[in-house]
Amino acid sequence: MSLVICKGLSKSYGDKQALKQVDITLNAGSPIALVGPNGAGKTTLFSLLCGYISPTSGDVSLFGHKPGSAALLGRIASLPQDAALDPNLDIISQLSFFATLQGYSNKAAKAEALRVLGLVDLVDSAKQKPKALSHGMAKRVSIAQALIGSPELVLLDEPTAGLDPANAKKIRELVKSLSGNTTFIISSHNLDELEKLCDQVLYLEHGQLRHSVSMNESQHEDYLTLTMQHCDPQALIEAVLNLADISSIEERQSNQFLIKHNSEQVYAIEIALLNLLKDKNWQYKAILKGRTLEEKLFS
Ligand SMILES: Nc1ncnc2c1ncn2[C@@H]1O[C@H](COP(=O)(O)OP(=O)(O)OP(=O)(O)O)[C@@H](O)[C@H]1O
Repeated sequence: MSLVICKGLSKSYGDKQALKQVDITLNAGSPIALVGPNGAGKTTLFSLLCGYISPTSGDVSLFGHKPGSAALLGRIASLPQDAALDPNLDIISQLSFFATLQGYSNKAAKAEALRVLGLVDLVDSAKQKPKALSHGMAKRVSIAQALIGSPELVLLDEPTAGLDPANAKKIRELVKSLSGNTTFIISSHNLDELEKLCDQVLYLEHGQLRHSVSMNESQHEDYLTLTMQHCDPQALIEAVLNLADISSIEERQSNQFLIKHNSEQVYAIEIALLNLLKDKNWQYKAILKGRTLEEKLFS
């Protein structure tokens, strides 16, 4: 059964149409990214999936049930963008309270609270109040809250926004490690991060679903993305065009080149490219099969 099905999903706030006729079918598995510019409708889509708001028209179902229905209790959870912790309660009390709302006994709720704090590496902060936590720690506590009861679907709205690289990495690693049993839908503006984490990317713009991109497709594309340490772009372009089976090469950003080829044997192209770089003593930073997520979404 599909995890999420949206059919003709639209949402208006007064005369502002935030989502327009969105059709999405998502299956359980690797993390799914939701991207789009500010105001594209990402939070509105999350709020509809969680049942916080109702659609103006169209249908949405999760595991075959309407959002907010009792059958979904404990199966889905979300970290809203502006999630706030209660300043008056210590962390373990807050998380235990949320576990009791899911039906845990007091004792089991405390054990579950400690388990999820362990997942975000914050057991030592269990007795602290939110004001003693850094922004990154507070975000990790909110993520822990979303993981209570091991839900099958977790929606994370900008989970790493404003976090330092070390905290952001911890969150990425956690998402990766839990992805076998839980499907995450992650909204973020950080394309590099999503590229590392997600297999499928949904791109919303002006309330419409513009693209649904599978990251795995890259292996079947006729592209290589070459990033150089530094180089003479014109010399590189001329030399690459002289290799066999190259259709085009363009510098898309400083030191980053998109190479299109027409060979069935991508390894042959990669080897020819590496030999060229070795012969010329040109230092490269990375060769990526296919195109970057940014290229897929915006070119
Ligand atoms: N409660 C509301 N009342 C009126 N308009 C709203 C409301 N919530 C959102 N909007 C509008 O709907 C559109 C979509 O907003 P939404 O918050 O879903 O976008 P977003 O993609 O999450 O943006 P961001 O990346 O800035 O978080 C925006 O134009 C926003 O101003």
